[in-house]
Amino acid sequence: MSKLTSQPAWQDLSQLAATLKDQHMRDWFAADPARAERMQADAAGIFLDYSKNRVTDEVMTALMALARAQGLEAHRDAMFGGDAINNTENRAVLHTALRNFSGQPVPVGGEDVMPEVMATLDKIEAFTASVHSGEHTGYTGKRITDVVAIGIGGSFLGPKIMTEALKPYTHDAVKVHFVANVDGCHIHDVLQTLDHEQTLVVMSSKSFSTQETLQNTLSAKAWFLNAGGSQQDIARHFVAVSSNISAATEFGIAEENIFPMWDWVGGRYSLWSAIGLPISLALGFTHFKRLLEGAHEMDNHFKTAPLENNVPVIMAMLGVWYRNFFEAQSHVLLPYYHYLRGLPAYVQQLDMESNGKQVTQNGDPVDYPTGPIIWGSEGTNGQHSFHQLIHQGSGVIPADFMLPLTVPNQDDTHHAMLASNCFGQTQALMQGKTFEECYADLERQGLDEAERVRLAHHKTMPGNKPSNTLLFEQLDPFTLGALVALYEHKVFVQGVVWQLNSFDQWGVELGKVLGNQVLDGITGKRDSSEFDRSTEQLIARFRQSNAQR
Ligand SMILES: O=P(O)(O)OC[C@H]1O[C@H](O)[C@H](O)[C@@H](O)[C@@H]1O
Repeated sequence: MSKLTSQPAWQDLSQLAATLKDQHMRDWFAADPARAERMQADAAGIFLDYSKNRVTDEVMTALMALARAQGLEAHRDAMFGGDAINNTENRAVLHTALRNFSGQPVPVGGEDVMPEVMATLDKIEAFTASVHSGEHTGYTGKRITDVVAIGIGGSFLGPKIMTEALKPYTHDAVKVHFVANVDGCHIHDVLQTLDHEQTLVVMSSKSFSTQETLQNTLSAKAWFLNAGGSQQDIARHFVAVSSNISAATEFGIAEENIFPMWDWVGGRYSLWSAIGLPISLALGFTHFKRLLEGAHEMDNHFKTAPLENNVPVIMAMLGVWYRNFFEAQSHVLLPYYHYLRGLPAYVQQLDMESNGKQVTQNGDPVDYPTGPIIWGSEGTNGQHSFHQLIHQGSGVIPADFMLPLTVPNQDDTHHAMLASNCFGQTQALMQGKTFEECYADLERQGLDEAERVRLAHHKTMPGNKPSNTLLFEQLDPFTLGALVALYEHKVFVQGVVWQLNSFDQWGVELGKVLGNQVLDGITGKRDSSEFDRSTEQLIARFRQSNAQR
């Protein structure tokens, strides 16, 4: 038995789960009119209603006891304090320092990182202003009108999805295009619409060694040179964000055009660093800073609120409840806001790259399920497709519904329908529809007894399906910052409970290494017989088809 599964609170939760499995939330709501008012919390402008979960007060108490027993508060303080909690890479985990406006120092290895964080923010601000004002021009003196942001993983998803989510705040000086995939269609589609004299390329790679990003940047460089730019003009058109300054300069990026980041910023937490430069270029620095301020407000809440009222902690522990005691394999995110449609993909990287682990920090195999599959898409679209499985599938899929109460340029009719669908879905999931209710409907329709019984079985919805509802006034930059930080801390808490190192990603690293080796096989630099037979034959087929072209 591991430390986690032998905790008294774990044993309590196990027993509670067994008892509660036959109880229905519908009955809890009927018996307890104060349930909804009690099971809610607020943080940084985000309201959480978690009353539609299969929990009682006793369960919540045991969940918080489990979090405490696993040392959550000490781990949280160690993260904020700059301890090297990423113990396989011996690194601090300090994305919170990137949005630290408290004026307090944050030491790493005895040195305060805040001066360089603030200096980099100043550099982002000044560069954004000079591009927007037209002071920074292309090599022919024309204004920069388009930015191509090249990166992948955390160096792409954060900037792209935040920019998309904040569309109503877009600055009209430049249009930002994102390119991630090494599939050449992407970069070629983007570049073919652009004028090289007015295009700025922002190449974002923390390691400066990611194949996709290096290749896409080389293609952009070739495009620029072929279109008439010269080698020395590159300095006006290419900037990089990286923690590997020497590799970036070697690649040909002028040192003054490199925005630094640091090894204590994990890729999936990097949008708050200079990796967020495309966000600043797309929206203006003021909005970028508000995004950081919203995240900082959530950090303060996470640091100081009692666990019982702590929104990230509540959401994390509910996730643990379903993953470990209800065999939930996945967790669905359902933003009811078109511009927020990318959030599930963002949280997918954040959560699955962090907690997709099978050993504890000490290297011992876990004897309990860890990170769930994260998925989802915008409402209401999913209601007409995959929600079926959430309503009537055989497993439990906890859901996070989220909705801005007001939207810019509001069309009241559309927004009321959007909200009604969001709330209606959570209600349907919770209540379900009983066999008797379905039978009565069919009786009213005049069906005979046998048909009523036959069809009622199919129409019955068990309900008792858990969901959280997150509401906020508007999805402005501050609120979005808070929302993303909320999920970061949720994932952190779960990692602590499951005793994982949530900050490395060796599985992903292996993919990078093998991809490069196979490329050598394809290009003939490595003998294909070094690979397994399956891979060898795939390479052979690829080489054969391409040799014939
Ligand atoms: O920024 P880069 O070094 O190019 O890395 C880009 C991405 O690479 C890997 O796949 C990591 O798992 C991600 O966390 C990272 O964001």
